[in-house]
Amino acid sequence: MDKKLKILFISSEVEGFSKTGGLADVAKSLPIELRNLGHEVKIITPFYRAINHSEDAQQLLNLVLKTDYSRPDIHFQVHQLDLDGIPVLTIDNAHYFDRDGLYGEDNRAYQDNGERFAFFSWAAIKACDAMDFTPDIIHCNDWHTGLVPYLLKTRYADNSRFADTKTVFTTHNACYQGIFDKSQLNIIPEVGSCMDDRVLDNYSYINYLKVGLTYSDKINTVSPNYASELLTPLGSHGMSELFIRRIHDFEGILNGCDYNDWNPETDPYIPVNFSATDISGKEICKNTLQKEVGLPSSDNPFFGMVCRITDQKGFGLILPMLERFLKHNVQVVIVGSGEPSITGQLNAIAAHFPNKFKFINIYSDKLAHMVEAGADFFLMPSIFEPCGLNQLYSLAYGTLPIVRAVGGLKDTVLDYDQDPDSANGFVFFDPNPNQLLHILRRALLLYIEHPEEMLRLKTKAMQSHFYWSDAAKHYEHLYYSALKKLHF
Ligand SMILES: Nc1ncnc2c1ncn2[C@@H]1O[C@H](COP(=O)(O)OP(=O)(O)O[C@H]2O[C@H](CO)[C@@H](O)[C@H](O)[C@H]2O)[C@@H](O)[C@H]1O
Repeated sequence: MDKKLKILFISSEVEGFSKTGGLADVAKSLPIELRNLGHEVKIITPFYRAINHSEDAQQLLNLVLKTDYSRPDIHFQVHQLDLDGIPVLTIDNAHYFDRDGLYGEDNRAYQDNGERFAFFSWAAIKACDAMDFTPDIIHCNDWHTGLVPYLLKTRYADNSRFADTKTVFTTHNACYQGIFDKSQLNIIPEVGSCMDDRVLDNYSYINYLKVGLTYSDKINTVSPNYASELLTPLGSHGMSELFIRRIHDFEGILNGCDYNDWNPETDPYIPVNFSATDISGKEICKNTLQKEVGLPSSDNPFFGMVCRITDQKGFGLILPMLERFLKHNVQVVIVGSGEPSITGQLNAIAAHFPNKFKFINIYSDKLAHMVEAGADFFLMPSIFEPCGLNQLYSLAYGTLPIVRAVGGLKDTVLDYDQDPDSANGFVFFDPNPNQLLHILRRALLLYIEHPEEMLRLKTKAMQSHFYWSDAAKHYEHLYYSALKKLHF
């Protein structure tokens, strides 16, 4: 039997403590399942001003990073919080993290994000060392942690604690690369000076995602189909050469659904619980959702959407066809916050269709759960989607996902017309508003003309399962293969 591992899981957000999107969900559920496999896991994340449960934090360490003679030392504290028995170590430095947002405010990124996450990456390694924790694996996530593998192979190369430590880097979204002027690395002077053209953009900008992908022992992304897209010029956000270069160390591992948090039988956010064997409570959830968002009570089909409001999520397809779709007897609700150019247009359309369409510009866990439970259909017409979690949550609640065949959406949703018996939703291909309108009308027609078939499909959707325990076994395998790698 392979040995049990010590794993340090580094993420810029963790569900239950801080969250802007799906990365947080993964950083909670995956460590728990890895621990359930018998591994010793610790999580490291920033201590933001908005971190939940901060009052429970116990201070563990008071540490100092020494930069160079021209700059003052950086002092920081490490606090410990608890996630289901897993230590969550938080890096606390008021200058970098005691701010209103995680990455920015008013939809504008903080100008010093490069410096903030350079500090975080360095502090995470320093904290690990100071705690006397010798990890077999350091698992990094997204650009925020991209410098960790590099620091281990340079500044910490001679530190015996990390001599046998291997790094795994997961790309949750290759569109966000963390590209910064080299000056943002001045706090770690020797790092900035020895970066080469594998990780530089236009000679002077450091690309943190490229750093992580270049210097980690193994790399992966969050679905097999997105992994294959990342190997192509069209689907790789300009990074295909790098992924191709590392093809033997690269794979796609599908995310899971956390059925403790997303379970219609136990969900505390919804008015009535229901299950695949008795779905009747879903109707009450729909009525309550209509009241909550200010739509009239109605049996018309209800289409829901919850997401960060960005181009990625398909608003370039939705906005040109939404008014045409709203001419039908339907109700639509979109919950999310993000880009003002999109939210402004959604507000304008909502003003014209007060009884049919609501745009709720908010981040709300409760509303996200209510939409998953109360809607008949869930919209995810993404332009790209590394994995997607809301389609998995929708399936669990018998809310049929309507998705574009990209990334992980293609791996998890099967189209009704393609194969009615095994289908669990609706899938379209071309990134074209008319294709989206067409598939929405197909869904609408099924709802109106074949209610018994709708019911069968909803029940079928609730039987599709994507377990984090399965994903954790794949990660375990990736960790063991990283440990077998020789130094490079
Ligand atoms: N307004 C709001 N109110 C409440 N909750 C909201 C919300 N807006 C978003 N959420 C929540 O944030 C999460 C979004 O997760 P996704 O995986 O669908 O997308 P995201 O693009 O953030 O994640 C990226 O990382 C994940 C994790 O790997 C990949 O699945 C995904 O494809 C990739 O783009 C869900 O839990 C959702 O309910």
